[in-house]
Amino acid sequence: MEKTIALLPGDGIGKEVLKVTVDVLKAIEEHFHHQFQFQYGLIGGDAIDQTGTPLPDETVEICKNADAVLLGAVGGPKWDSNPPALRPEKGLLGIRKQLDLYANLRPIITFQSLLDESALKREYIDGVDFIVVRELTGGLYFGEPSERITKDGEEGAVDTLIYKRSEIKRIIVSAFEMASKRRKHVTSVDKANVLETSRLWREIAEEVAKDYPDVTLEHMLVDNAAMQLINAPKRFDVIVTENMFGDILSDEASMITGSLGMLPSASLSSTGLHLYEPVHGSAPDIAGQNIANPTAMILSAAMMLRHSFDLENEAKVLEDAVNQVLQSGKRTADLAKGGPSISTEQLAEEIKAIIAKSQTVSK
Ligand SMILES: NC(=O)c1ccc[n+]([C@@H]2O[C@H](COP(=O)([O-])OP(=O)(O)OC[C@H]3O[C@@H](n4cnc5c(N)ncnc54)[C@H](O)[C@@H]3O)[C@@H](O)[C@H]2O)c1
Ligand SMILES: CC(C)[C@H](C(=O)O)[C@@H](O)C(=O)O
Ligand SMILES: [Mg+2]
Repeated sequence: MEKTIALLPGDGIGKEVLKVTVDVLKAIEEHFHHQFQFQYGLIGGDAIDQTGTPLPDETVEICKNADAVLLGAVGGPKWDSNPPALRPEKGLLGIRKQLDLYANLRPIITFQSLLDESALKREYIDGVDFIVVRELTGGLYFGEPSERITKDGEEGAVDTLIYKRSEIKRIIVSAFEMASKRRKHVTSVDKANVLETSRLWREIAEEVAKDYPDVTLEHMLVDNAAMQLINAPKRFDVIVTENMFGDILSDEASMITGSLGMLPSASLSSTGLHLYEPVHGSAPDIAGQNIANPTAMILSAAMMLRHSFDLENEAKVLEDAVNQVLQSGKRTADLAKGGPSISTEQLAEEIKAIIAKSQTVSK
């Protein structure tokens, strides 16, 4: 199979985890006789430094001409004092908007070999398998105005939480579609006791539910959801929620698996061009040390193989390889609890070695 993959490394550990993920993909390419063309693009702080903007037009073009996009992470203290339009995060929001990546899927699955590494008790998390469907191109992140204002003669600031009916409907439909292929349970998370956008969200969720009689819909307030993720994570199948709630809840949920470095994601659009990115950020505190956990990025690449290229077997081989390394007890520092650890590159080497020994199944 011939595919073009746009690579946007970004900043900090984004560069490190994407680099080793490309090596792993090259191992898949070689072992399964595919041809992957890699096209690099600038985004985030890196792009600001080199071009003066966090999302150069050329990067958007590279993405649009590719079959899928892999993104590392953006941001860092170097750019923290930049004005809003020149923050690295603007590049990330820009690419999400320009490619209309409205559905961000963040699967939370516990690994048997990491049950004791989680912040939660083994019996609470053994068998956790749910997915956060986060709305990614609306809400507070994109609402206007978002600026400094004067209120009652004082300096203030305003952000706007705004959703159109169509934006809510399409993400809720995505969640129901997903649930109908899973355990048929949707938890719609909102703050309907306070927010009008949440009350509209709830109304639309009820309307969409009528088209899916086999799927159970429950509504849950976001504060309760934050608690239930810790108290009873196994109760969830598909969680659907707006942009910011999804951002916060998914970082919280990562601790069920043991580390933020374990969570992959897929950002899907209706155009068929999708972007795959780890849930974590550029982690300036550990950048440049070759100690970041590349699993989230590697598993994001597995999601790409499955969703964008229909390479189910290759995706499984990659996921099994990650599992086998974990089972062997080898851990990056985030999971090693102060014990012996391996580097970002060593983990990728272990995965490559397993891929090389895997069975080739021709499609
Ligand atoms: N998708 C993205 O590009 C993205 C996501 C989140 C944050 N950010 C940006 O990243 C920068 C840092 O943000 P932050 O520190 O709040 O969040 P972060 O996700 O970068 O890091 C949070 C904590 O988790 C650890 N961590 C994260 N990923 C890890 C990995 N793969 N392996 C081991 N440890 C890992 C970090 O060391 C840090 O202690 C900010 O500029 C923020 O805007 C970008
Ligand atoms: C960096 C930031 C804008 C981003 C978000 O909030 O969407 C990040 O936290 C994420 O989860 O991808
Ligand atoms: Mg986040």
